[in-house]
Amino acid sequence: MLPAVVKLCCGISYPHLRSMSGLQRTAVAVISKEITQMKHWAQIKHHIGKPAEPKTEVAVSEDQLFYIQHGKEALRKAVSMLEDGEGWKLEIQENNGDVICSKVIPGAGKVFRLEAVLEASLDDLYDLLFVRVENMHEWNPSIQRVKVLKRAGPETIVTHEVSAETAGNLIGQRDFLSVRHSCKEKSCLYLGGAAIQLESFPPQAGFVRAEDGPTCIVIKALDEDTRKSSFTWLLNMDVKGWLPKSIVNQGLPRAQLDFTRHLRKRLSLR
Ligand SMILES: CC(C)CCC[C@@H](C)[C@H]1CC[C@H]2[C@@H]3CC=C4C[C@@H](O)CC[C@]4(C)[C@H]3CC[C@]12C
Repeated sequence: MLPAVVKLCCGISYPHLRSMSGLQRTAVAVISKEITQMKHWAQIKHHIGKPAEPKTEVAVSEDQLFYIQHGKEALRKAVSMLEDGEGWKLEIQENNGDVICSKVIPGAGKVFRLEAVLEASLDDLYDLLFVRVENMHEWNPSIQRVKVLKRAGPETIVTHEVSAETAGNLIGQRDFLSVRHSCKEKSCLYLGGAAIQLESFPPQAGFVRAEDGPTCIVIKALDEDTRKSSFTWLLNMDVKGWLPKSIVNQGLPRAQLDFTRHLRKRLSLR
């Protein structure tokens, strides 16, 4: 716009400029220099300001959006596996009421569903299982380490997890790289997850990297006053490595019972 206006002005003023003399000519020269400088500044501002900001913003949010989408999708798939109540086979029934069932789901293989009732509120469980996920090894000897590698908003994290050498000792130590997504509603909490691959975090020498399929924990408040919650955990894990199926199918529900036992113990300490 500015150059066009300048050109127009020049055109109109050309005959007058030719007949100008002395001071008038100097004044016109100064004004035209000012205009050129203004144009120059506008270009610099445009360069350092606008284009740089959107570029970095887009790069960050695209990356985060990918994890959020991946986590949401995993949670959605896992919850839909739980929603189909048909065809579950009883595996273990504990005296304390904990029940584990299994089901073979096309595409996912054998998955395990643990159902338990915990003496805890949604907030307590959200805090222990999501907010302070890195402290899990302090109360759960099956876990050697959980490290949050990335945060994509308040609900989604990328974690590296290492099980303890003694955990599920039938199966042996594993490490996991997962996206974990949480969704907290008034009386229900969903924790979903699935394995992901990161170039910056390839499988490490000496570790067998297991993969969490779409998996989730659904926690429902049973009673606000007594702080009781129902705890449903869909374990959908490919433990990788060379192991007979019978060993894996014994080890996984065992690991679920151990996890729940340690969680109860931690909750009783409050
Ligand atoms: C059987 C062998 C191979 C593994 C035994 C340990 C298993 C049961 C451990 C290792 C890492 C653990 C996970 C680490 C992190 C989270 C995220 C949290 O928000 C819910 C629990 C959850 C999903 C844990 C569930 C139990 C877990 C999968």
